[in-house]
Amino acid sequence: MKIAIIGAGNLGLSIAKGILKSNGATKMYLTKRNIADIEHFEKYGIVTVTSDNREAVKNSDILIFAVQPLHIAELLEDLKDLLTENHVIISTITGYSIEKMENILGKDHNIIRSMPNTAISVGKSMTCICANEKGKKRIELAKAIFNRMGHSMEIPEVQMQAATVICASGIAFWMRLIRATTQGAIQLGFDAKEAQELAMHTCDGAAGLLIASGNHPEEEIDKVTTPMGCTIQGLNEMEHHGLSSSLIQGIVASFDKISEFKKVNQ
Ligand SMILES: NC(=O)C1=CN([C@@H]2O[C@H](COP(=O)(O)OP(=O)(O)OC[C@H]3O[C@@H](n4cnc5c(N)ncnc54)[C@H](OP(=O)(O)O)[C@@H]3O)[C@@H](O)[C@H]2O)C=CC1
Ligand SMILES: O=C(O)[C@@H]1CCC=N1
Repeated sequence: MKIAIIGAGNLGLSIAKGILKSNGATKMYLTKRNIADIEHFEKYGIVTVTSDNREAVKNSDILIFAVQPLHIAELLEDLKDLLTENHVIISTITGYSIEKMENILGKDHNIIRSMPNTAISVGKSMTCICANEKGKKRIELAKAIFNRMGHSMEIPEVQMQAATVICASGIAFWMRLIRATTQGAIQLGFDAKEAQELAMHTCDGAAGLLIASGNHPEEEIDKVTTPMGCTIQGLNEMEHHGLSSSLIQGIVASFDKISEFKKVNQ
């Protein structure tokens, strides 16, 4: 598969790393305007780094757009004469609807809208996707691409903003929880490195338990909470201080913000 990542910034490079890790491409173009900081990717023989988006498009089958929302319209206008019905066009752009892409490109292109997260670099992204009418025939291919780098879910486009908050912003939310756990572990006597190791692997284990078992979190909590024990004591104290409530309120605040972007973009 020949893949171009147009806009190799934070997310684009995370995707590139995920593709390299999973041997997901035979050839890969990485583009941005200033390429000095990503030229070292050429050490992987299959990668070409260039600021020439047109060259990348001409030589690739799968095009992953990962520029900031303010750049996408102009970019699509610049490239639309090169885009064919054979290209699979995958957008990661927050708040940029399929309709807006079709307004520029027309309806005869395979357009997939996706929402990965930066854990794609280590093959662990939760990626939500949807497609335009034409792109529905290629959605299995898009899913296969993202499944090599984590887990994917097809969702209605109307849920894309919510998916952005839970999955993409979610990486930051979980990081903060891991950091807080680390700080707690330091207070209990572990050094900083040990504390982070304990926090992140316990987090990984908790998610792993749910993924493997399909259980509800509370079922796993019941197995840990000895009556009158230390776990329930800590958990209840956290809830008295609003742990669940503050997470839910943060998620809703994030969604309110992304909904504002949407109004501005419309
Ligand atoms: N970061 C994240 O976790 C997630 C981001 N997203 C979405 O993905 C997109 C990218 O986000 P993110 O990676 O954080 O942003 P970045 O700003 O880190 O990356 C965007 C890149 O696009 C490049 N760029 C700008 N204009 C062009 C152009 N005309 N041609 C080629 N490249 C160009 C920029 O480099 P240069 O200036 O050198 O051209 C920059 O490196 C956004 O739309 C964001 O909403 C979605 C999910 C998660
Ligand atoms: O914070 C943001 O607005 C973007 C969307 C998802 C990740 N970064």
